[in-house]
Amino acid sequence: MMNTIDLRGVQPTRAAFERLVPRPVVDVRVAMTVADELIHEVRTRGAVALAEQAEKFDGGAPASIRVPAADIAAAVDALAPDVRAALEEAIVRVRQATAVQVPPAAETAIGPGATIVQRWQPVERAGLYVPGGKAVYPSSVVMNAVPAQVAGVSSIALASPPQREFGGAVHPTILGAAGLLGIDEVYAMGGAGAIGALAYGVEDIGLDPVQVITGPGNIYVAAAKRLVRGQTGIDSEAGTTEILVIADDAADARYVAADLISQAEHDEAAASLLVTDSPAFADRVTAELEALAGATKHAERVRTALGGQQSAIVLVDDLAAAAAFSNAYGPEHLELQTADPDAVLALIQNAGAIFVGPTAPVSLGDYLAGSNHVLPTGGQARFSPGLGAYSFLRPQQVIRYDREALRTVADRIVALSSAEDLPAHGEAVTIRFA
Ligand SMILES: NC(=O)c1ccc[n+]([C@@H]2O[C@H](COP(=O)([O-])OP(=O)(O)OC[C@H]3O[C@@H](n4cnc5c(N)ncnc54)[C@H](O)[C@@H]3O)[C@@H](O)[C@H]2O)c1
Ligand SMILES: N[C@H](CO)Cc1c[nH]c[nH+]1
Ligand SMILES: [Zn+2]
Repeated sequence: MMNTIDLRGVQPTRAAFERLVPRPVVDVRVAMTVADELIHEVRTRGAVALAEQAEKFDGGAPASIRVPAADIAAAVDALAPDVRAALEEAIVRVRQATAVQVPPAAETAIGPGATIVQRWQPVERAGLYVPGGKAVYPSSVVMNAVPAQVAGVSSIALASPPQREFGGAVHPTILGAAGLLGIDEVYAMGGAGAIGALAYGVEDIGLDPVQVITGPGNIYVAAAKRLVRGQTGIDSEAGTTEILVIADDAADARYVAADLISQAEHDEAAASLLVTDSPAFADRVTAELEALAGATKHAERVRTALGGQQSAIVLVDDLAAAAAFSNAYGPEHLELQTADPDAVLALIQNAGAIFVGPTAPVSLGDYLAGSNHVLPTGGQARFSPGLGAYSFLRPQQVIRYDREALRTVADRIVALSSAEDLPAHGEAVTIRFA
């Protein structure tokens, strides 16, 4: 079912693996052309364009793009008790693990009368994207909103695609999750158009632009986030799901197969990779995949994702080579299912989130571990973190020098300002002592 890449005997250098690493089928740059046009339509024609896009992509426009407050309250009341309890538990756990992401202000005494304070300032207004195309993601409401609230963002707008089966309204469980978190500004809009609307605002529905847009989505959402970056901040481009499992002969092939399938379930373009030093284990996983894949609800989507170019079983010489491959790939999710996972963990540099051992599957992190499931894809884990309170915070330095402290560095400032041929800079200091 999955294609095999045999890297045994290949020198485990980053360059060698980067040449051989399969990347997701559709490049985000290809989707940028489409996304650019959709954003342009929303900027120029506002709500009319959003309604047209809803008809075209979501199968129906909402009665009102801004969701009435009463609908959010009703959705909270209508939540199934088990779903409500699970959302509440997720909120508590994510809040707990997110609290450590807000550093206290820190003061550095540079010398007598001279201090620099570093403080962490939240953005005023954030836009949260909650996907809702092939699946709906109430869990992503929690993963977006909790970090924004922990960071201290005072104004939050949430966007999620209109749902055909609910007459173009936002999915009720998404509304219920938003209501549980006290979010009352929700818009029924999806894809690139929604990202454009959050970034630039839409006057005719009273949507003010936001300073940061976060949240996962498909390739068009990721492309749109790349396009509006600069107008707004973004978290990472948390696009089409990826899972990479490093496993050896000691792992349970059934668990590994189930985990590869679980993430393939998101999207035909999802990437599921197994990297192993054991061809015999790879064969066992293949057999389990055959046994399990057909029995899942979204079997066709799963088969397409697993059989796609972006998914593979990668054979390597040893676990050090497996870690080197994974570092070159920079997966969104990395699972370590080996006899000594901590030894492999010590070799890992690049991953959105790392799941250690046989009882920490990615699905745990998707919903309830307490960690955040909005994670970088497309190799961005090599330089971007997952979503967290810090995604809504900016470090700011606050500078205080008294007169004597300024006097001690005045000559140095003059020297540097002369060296840069910017003498007015020096004079702005010396004028204070004339
Ligand atoms: N990386 C992460 O943290 C993370 C987390 C959860 C989900 N995901 C991923 O998010 C994605 C969710 O995708 P989804 O489709 O279910 O929901 P989505 O909300 O991301 O996408 C649906 C929207 O895409 C747009 N769209 C659909 N077809 C289009 C086309 N042909 N041209 C232009 N725009 C189009 C429409 O506007 C539609 O409303 C999946 O790929 C999943 O793997 C990633
Ligand atoms: N695995 C997704 C991140 O790529 C998150 C998610 C939400 N619901 C289920 N899974
Ligand atoms: Zn998932």
